Amino acid sequence: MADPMPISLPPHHPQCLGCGPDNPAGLHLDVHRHGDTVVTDITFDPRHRGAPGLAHGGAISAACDDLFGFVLYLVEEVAVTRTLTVNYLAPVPLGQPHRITARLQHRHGRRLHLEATGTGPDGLTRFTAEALFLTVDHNHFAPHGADTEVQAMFTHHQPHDREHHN
Ligand SMILES: CCCCC/C=C\C/C=C\C/C=C\C/C=C\CCCC(=O)SCCNC(=O)CCNC(=O)[C@H](O)C(C)(C)COP(=O)(O)OP(=O)(O)OC[C@H]1O[C@@H](n2cnc3c(N)ncnc32)[C@H](O)[C@@H]1OP(=O)(O)O
Repeated sequence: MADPMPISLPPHHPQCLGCGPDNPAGLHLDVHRHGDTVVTDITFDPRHRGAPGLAHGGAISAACDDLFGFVLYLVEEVAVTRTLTVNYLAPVPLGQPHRITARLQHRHGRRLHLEATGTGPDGLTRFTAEALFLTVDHNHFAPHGADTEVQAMFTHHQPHDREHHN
């Protein structure tokens, strides 16, 4: 069967550490939906260095966490990370694109069980991740003054308007 047409997904907000285009310290993830998965291609660079020549585990973890945040566009509910586990299977070299693919594995009430895989251009899967996100309502963000901003992520998200062919 042919791959589903990728659909570009909007950043969570301009300053998001994972995907915000205006965050100078951000990873600047560019994320697409492919059917029931979300996908990003990330090339870690010297800003993300852990051991010499290799990506820092925290940078890899941040990329996975933020990509899981894009699965929420498919679920159409707001949720936050309760647990995140990264399995570092092999060192991730800087300067090589790695494709991270994430999806909802299953849902049980408020519990969203998510899974991701990170694979290099040589086809080697160098890390996987699993997360438990718990759904929350917008009031979760109210004490921090961000409830309307989070609500806007829902309101303005119209993935079919952003469909393109690549
Ligand atoms: C249209 C789409 C729009 C998309 C919007 C996208 C994103 C919006 C969200 C985020 C904001 C925007 C930008 C960033 C986006 C993405 C970045 C990635 C996401 C993050 O980076 S986000 C930051 C880090 N994150 C936190 O800042 C959370 C801090 N934390 C808390 O705020 C609380 O901890 C909370 C609210 C999570 C839960 O608190 P709570 O009181 O509501 O819930 P409680 O503890 O009662 O658990 C409820 C039920 O889950 C069961 N349960 C709990 N733990 C379990 C475990 N480990 N295993 C199995 N079951 C478990 C319990 O047993 C119970 O089960 P039961 O209901 O059956 O009793």
